[in-house]
Amino acid sequence: MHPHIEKLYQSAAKSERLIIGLMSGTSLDGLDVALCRISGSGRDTQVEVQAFTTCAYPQTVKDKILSVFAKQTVSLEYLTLLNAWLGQYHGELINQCLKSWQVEANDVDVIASHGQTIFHCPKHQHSYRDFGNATLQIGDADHIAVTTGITTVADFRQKHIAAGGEGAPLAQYGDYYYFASDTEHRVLLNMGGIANLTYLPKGAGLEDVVCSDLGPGNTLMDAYMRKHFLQSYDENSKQAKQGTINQDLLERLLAEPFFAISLPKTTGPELFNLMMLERAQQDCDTGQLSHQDVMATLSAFSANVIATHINSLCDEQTRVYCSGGGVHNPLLMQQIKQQLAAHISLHSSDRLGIHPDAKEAVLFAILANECLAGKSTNHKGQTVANVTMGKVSFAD
Ligand SMILES: Nc1ncnc2c1ncn2[C@@H]1O[C@H](COP(=O)(O)OP(=O)(O)OP(=O)(O)O)[C@@H](O)[C@H]1O
Ligand SMILES: CC(=O)N[C@H]1[C@@H]2OC[C@@H](O2)[C@@H](O)[C@@H]1O[C@H](C)C(=O)O
Repeated sequence: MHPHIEKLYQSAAKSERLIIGLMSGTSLDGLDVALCRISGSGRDTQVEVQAFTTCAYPQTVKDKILSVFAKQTVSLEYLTLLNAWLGQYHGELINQCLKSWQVEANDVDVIASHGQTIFHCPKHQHSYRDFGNATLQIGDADHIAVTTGITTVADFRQKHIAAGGEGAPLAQYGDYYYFASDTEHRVLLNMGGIANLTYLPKGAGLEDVVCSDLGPGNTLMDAYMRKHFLQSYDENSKQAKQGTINQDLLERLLAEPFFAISLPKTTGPELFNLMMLERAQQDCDTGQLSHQDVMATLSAFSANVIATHINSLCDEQTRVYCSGGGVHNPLLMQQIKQQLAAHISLHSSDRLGIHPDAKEAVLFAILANECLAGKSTNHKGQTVANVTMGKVSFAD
């Protein structure tokens, strides 16, 4: 047996594994790195997050990714180079984390790498009749494995598509394994660039779980801030709080056909971008609004989409556990709270043991754990069967 396969086999057979989960999301703020001790699998999964860091991307890195991110046309040469470079860069960031955490690479069983989504293309979002769902994440995993010396499991989304899904949200699996409850109805709400939720009715099986993207979380607000304020995001809602919600623009944004598609569905900044906003402003003649009014309206737009979906799913007492950078946006949180029905309460995912900033990185650690140690099951989820996701890259 090849020593790498033997080591992987031993990791899979252990009672607990040390897994580094990585997430670099659509907000392009940085690489989230979560060192997780995981035991069990499936509904028996136990996770202890031993360390968590967001390695903030310097502007030069953001610019590299932004030059290809969600673009219809890019230089293939640049994309090819970026794929390799980003893998190596992520590997170097992990090495820095290991050093500061004083953890030996040899003690880590595997890295679970999401990679950087550069284009997400569900069928409902493109017009090529011959093609189905597709999504592309870059940051090559062989480069991560070679740079760190740690076996890396990556590219989780392709199997989900091959098995009939849209490649997202994969939160369905981690949320069900880790957060499902027999005593309360729960919603796990993540507000990153895109907002998504997992609805876990009390005592649910995987087939009862509803998991879907909802629409924009922060992506439109971030893009608007980048363009008009030269800032990555609206820190503590400073700009949006000074504006007034414009009802005409809000209604026009809510008329986007994506919202007429039933759950589950996925989306991204390929749809929710500044071009969409410009079209909406033209259609309802609100092009002269102040930047603050636009920001207030975009925040209300995200909040309305989020709260409306939660209200329509949850007709009994339900707790919503929030994660993602949106939890740090006070106006967004206040607007959501105001619109939720009285029987629905908002909490941080911290209450269930996972820090809101770490949740998605932990999700990929859980998926890698399933890839190694999960039992084969035949549950049917909303979109696809519970498939084993991830591809394995060895260090040498
Ligand atoms: N103090 C703050 N005030 C306002 N907004 C904030 C604050 N901190 C973070 N955010 C928002 O959170 C975003 C980052 O969220 P997060 O890291 O969850 O996104 P992501 O994981 O990249 O996205 P996705 O989950 O869609 O892939 C920032 O771009 C910003 O919009
Ligand atoms: C294609 C892609 O990268 N999608 C992300 C994105 O960020 C949030 C939302 O859109 C979600 O569908 C997904 O990530 C999470 C981790 C998921 O798959 O559950």
